[in-house]
Amino acid sequence: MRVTEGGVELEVPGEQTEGVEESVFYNPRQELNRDLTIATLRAYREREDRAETYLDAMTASGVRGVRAAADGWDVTCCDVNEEAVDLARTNLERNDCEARVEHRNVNALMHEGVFDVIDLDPYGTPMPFADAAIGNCRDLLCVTATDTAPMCGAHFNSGVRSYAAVPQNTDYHTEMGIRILISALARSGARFDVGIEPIFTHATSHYVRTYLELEHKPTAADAAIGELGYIYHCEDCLHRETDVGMIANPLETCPYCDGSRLLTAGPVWLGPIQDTEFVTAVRDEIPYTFETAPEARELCDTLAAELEEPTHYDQHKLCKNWGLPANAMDEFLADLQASGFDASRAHYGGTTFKTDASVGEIRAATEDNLV
Ligand SMILES: C[S@@+](CC[C@H](N)C(=O)[O-])C[C@H]1O[C@@H](n2cnc3c(N)ncnc32)[C@H](O)[C@@H]1O
Ligand SMILES: [Zn+2]
Repeated sequence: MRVTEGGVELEVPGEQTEGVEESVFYNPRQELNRDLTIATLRAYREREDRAETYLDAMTASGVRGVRAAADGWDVTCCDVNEEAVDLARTNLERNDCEARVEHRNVNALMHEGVFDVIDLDPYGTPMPFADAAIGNCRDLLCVTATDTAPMCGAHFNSGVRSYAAVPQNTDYHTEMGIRILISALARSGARFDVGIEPIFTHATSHYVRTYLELEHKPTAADAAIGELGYIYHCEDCLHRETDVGMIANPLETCPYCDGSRLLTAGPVWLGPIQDTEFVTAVRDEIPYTFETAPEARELCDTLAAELEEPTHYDQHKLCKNWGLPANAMDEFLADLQASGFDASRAHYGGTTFKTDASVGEIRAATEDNLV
């Protein structure tokens, strides 16, 4: 079947069933991810004009490589699957795009040479590729992780194995996934004296995507390790607090409800997950010709306004816990702000928000209007 995406045309084996394309080599549900990747590459090149080479490390149909090559990047596409490699070659030709195409295990390829930008887009966890990628990427590492259940703590042992950290299943599970993933990448980087700085990160229920700017310097690696720490979370009242450092000091009882059902997660990344100015630049690089433009732009707007707090709340879950009805989000956030707290919506869902207020402070600031 034939697919058009971001101005390029692809041939992918598979069929359209009820209007939905189905192919092992092309996932239409990842179009938002790819549109944002192209916008990020554009914004990044505006900022760092030395960035030229792009490795589409797991190319499948070649779609990322084709789109990047059409944008002027010096592209290498790689896949371990022979059929994928043939398909990528065909799709590059179809669009008159030039790129190197490698039929390799990309870990071996990455150890042989340096790329300015590396894009890891595997099935499941990216961690088996993290060391080779961080050691051999000069500027920007783009990472997708689709193993949301392990990262969020829902498949606990798998999460511990992949990320060498303790994830916990909380009401902010997708953000737990983001912070577990970035923590593991920061620790991979540190082994090579490379510091990471997340400049753009987003999550959906199906995957996490983060873009890390790398700095090859021991002090930068130290700075990244300095952003790691622990989250202590009360399962009864949803109170949470964080502690920077590599040694955990778990709470024994909850300071808000006195309960003892406390979870400790970590080491997680507690630092910023966006560079707000960069997110705005990405937004401005999304043309309306991209199929997902309205959604992608709205996502960037929400991300740019999202507070830097390490966890978010879900208004409906808090209100349910308090036995009170939820009111409109704007009114709820306005009440928090009127009480002197910072508050913003969050991109994790329509009822999610961030604030510097504690659970007790949130309730005191909002409950008069929860009727
Ligand atoms: C999720 S797909 C990639 C999708 C593609 N990037 C896109 O945007 O449509 C994952 C691809 O990784 C490839 N892959 C898995 N292990 C690999 C390895 N060690 N080296 C290179 N490619 C690998 C698979 O063959 C598969 O084509
Ligand atoms: Zn509590």
